[in-house]
Amino acid sequence: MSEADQLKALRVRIDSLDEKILELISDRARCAQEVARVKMLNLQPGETPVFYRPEREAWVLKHIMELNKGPLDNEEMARLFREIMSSCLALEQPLKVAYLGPEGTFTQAAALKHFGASVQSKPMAAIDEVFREVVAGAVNFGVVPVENSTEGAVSHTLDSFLEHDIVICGEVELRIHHHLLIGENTKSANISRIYSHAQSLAQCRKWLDAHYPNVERVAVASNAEAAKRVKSEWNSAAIAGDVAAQLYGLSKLQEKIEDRPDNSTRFLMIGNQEVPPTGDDKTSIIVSMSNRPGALHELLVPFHANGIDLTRIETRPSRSGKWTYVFFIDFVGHHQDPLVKAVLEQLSQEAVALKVLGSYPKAVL
Ligand SMILES: C=C(O[C@@H]1C=C(C(=O)O)C=C[C@H]1O)C(=O)O
Repeated sequence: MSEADQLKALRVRIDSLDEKILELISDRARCAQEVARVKMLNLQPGETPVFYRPEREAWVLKHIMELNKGPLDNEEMARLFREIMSSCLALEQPLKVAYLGPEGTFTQAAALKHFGASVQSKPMAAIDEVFREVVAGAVNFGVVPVENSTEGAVSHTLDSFLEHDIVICGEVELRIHHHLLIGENTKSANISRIYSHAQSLAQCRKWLDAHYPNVERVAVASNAEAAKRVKSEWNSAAIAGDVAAQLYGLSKLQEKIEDRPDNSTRFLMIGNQEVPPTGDDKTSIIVSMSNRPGALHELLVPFHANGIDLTRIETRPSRSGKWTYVFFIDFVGHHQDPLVKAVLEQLSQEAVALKVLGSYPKAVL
């Protein structure tokens, strides 16, 4: 058979498979509409329907990854299903999600990775504004960065948890690649300023020291903001990611300039909705202990005694007295698990204050 004939035959097969996929996706979408109808039918008076179910979505993605036999890899396949679910959920209820903007930030990329592209996303100018938007009920969820593998905690986010009553509903991790970007009127030899967010400048510190030791580094509100400035400003460069580069039409002078190749950021989904256990969950709590010898030891003993895996512990000033602290602790398990319940009960006896920020499925994607 000639190449043209072979391609023709294969394309006939692809067309017929696409038609089947189309039919199946439409069937699935109709099922989701039916789910919405059932959820509305069984509402108690005064109750609002819960359309978005993160625990169910996590299960669906994991199930697909378990069944997948290739040639597409698990992540790629889950990404496709992520988008199908996002479209199905939008038929039930289009989710409104606030994120740390402006458009083009890594937080926006994290929001899309977690919820899919069918959400209505709303950029906010500051982390605290994302929290306030969720508390006010103007959006269903918010997305904020919480820690970076190179630079550590995002303290604005931790501090906002002290000020707002909010539930953590999910987490997502994003590999962060930074590029040195310039506009069309800038020549590399003439760069006199480099703009970026302070975290991004810190994540590229060694590279900047080696390549632009004498160029002024200017911290701005976000790396998308840096990209926006550089578009209209001569002889300056921005450090930002792919989305911002595309959005503002900048070219890459150098790709992947982050000091650590595994540079990643973890983001949290915040809302008002408690998430039921999936069997593969994490819990975040805030604890404050009285300032006495052995307090930190007492805080950690119940975790060790019950074999609970701590994934993170962070200290912040408590804001209620000088040199007093609160601990942000993440651990594996759900607050409804009997073992976790026992730990939390033990802790609440030792602690001055204890607040469960939320239990949520471990990041799937
Ligand atoms: C269909 C449902 O509603 C939403 C859509 C889902 C989907 O498309 O699979 C999964 C969970 C919910 O976010 C459901 O609750 O099962």
